[in-house]
Amino acid sequence: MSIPSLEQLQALHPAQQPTYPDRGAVDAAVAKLRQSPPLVFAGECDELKDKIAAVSRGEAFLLAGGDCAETFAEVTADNVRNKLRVLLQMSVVLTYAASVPVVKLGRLAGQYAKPRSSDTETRETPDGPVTLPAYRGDAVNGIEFTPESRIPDPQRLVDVYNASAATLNLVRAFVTGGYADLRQVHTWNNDFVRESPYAQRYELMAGEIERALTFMKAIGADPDEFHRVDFHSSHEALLLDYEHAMTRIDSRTQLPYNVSAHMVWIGERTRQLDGAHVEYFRSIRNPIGCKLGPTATADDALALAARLNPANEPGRLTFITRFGAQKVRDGLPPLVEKVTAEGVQVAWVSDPMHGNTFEASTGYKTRRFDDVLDEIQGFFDVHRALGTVPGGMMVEMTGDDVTEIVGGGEEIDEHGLAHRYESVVDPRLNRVQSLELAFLVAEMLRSTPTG
Ligand SMILES: O=C[C@H](O)[C@H](O)COP(=O)(O)O
Ligand SMILES: C=C(OP(=O)(O)O)C(=O)O
Repeated sequence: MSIPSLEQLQALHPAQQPTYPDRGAVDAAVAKLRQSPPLVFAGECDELKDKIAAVSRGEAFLLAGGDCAETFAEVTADNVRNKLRVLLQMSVVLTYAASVPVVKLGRLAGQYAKPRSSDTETRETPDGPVTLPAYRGDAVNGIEFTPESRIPDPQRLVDVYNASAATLNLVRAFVTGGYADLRQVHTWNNDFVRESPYAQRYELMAGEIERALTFMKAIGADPDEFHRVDFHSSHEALLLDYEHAMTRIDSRTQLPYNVSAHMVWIGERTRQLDGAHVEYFRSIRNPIGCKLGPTATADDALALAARLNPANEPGRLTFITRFGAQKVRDGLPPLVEKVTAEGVQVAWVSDPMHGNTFEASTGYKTRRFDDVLDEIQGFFDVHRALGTVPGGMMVEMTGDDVTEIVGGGEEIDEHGLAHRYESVVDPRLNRVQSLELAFLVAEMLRSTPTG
């Protein structure tokens, strides 16, 4: 199918778009992006689609992770490496402890735009309350609470492209250039909080892996997979000016692909069946995700699948469910049951973050580690009961020792959040919490084989 024009999409009044003061400046940014080289290749997107098809059959587990919102300031070698390192560690834990291949997907190199509950933000100042446009991610405006900073600036769309290119370039270098070599399994644990029992547990596991690698090498088996990993990028394709400008026709197949990421997903707030986002996503050939929250019905899921994946192609569509720990056990089964009964091909992935956010007594937006864990457990329980496949998880995490989520082995409490709260929108698992989660999910995977 052909790509709808940007004007056609705009005529559908897409939700969650910035109100730019100067449309001419947006058109200039879009024109510049249309000339820019692709960040990913269509063939890589197809490879990821095949891997997600394996996930939906229970032959692999999808681990998606990264920041809630990337920022331009954090495009540094240390920051990208730290994030990648934890994802690699989580992946090794899941693979080794549960004997399942892991498909690795970063929420990175493009995750710069955020949907918001409110268009405005009000803060108390010495002169009384001040209301300004909400921060919508670095792709749109600045986090500083000043009128100038909060004006949407289309030049930021070009900055997203440049920041994504730099990040992806570094990630590609890390994953193919030796950093992701399994023989580095110990090195990834360097400078970890040594007292953490999960870092110690990881260290023991790394020792076992190293012995296994030495044995394999001794018997002459040293496959390429030990030295490099496949890693893919993803983000919420929210800003249609940017996503449309980054859509190209693949020279091999003459089909349209979004070349800003391997996988893109539709958020909970923009998945209206007749909306502009669904219309855009229908036209691209990448593997795509669609969030489903507690208001989604089984009929919504079926209608979305029919529209987004009319050919019922395996690996094309992933439903990323985010019900919240309290609702997942009641809310998810009707969807999975009906979608499965209709023979719809879909990979089911749990987002245990977005249904579990609350404001702490200290004013910080946070989540409880136990709720995150409980939602994933609920997700596994539902699939186990229905005989379907719990295909993976998507988490908001960082490689740094931030304090944004309460609980976990470090027992961060609501007062501890102030120690190092750095997220610009939603709270993320820190390094120790991410590793802890990986060990706990590996146990769930072991007791609920995906296949
Ligand atoms: O990450 C998801 C959303 O962008 C976020 O939860 C919305 O947050 P808000 O309710 O503070 O706008
Ligand atoms: C905004 C997000 O989630 P949701 O659309 O599920 O709220 C997100 O994953 O960044």
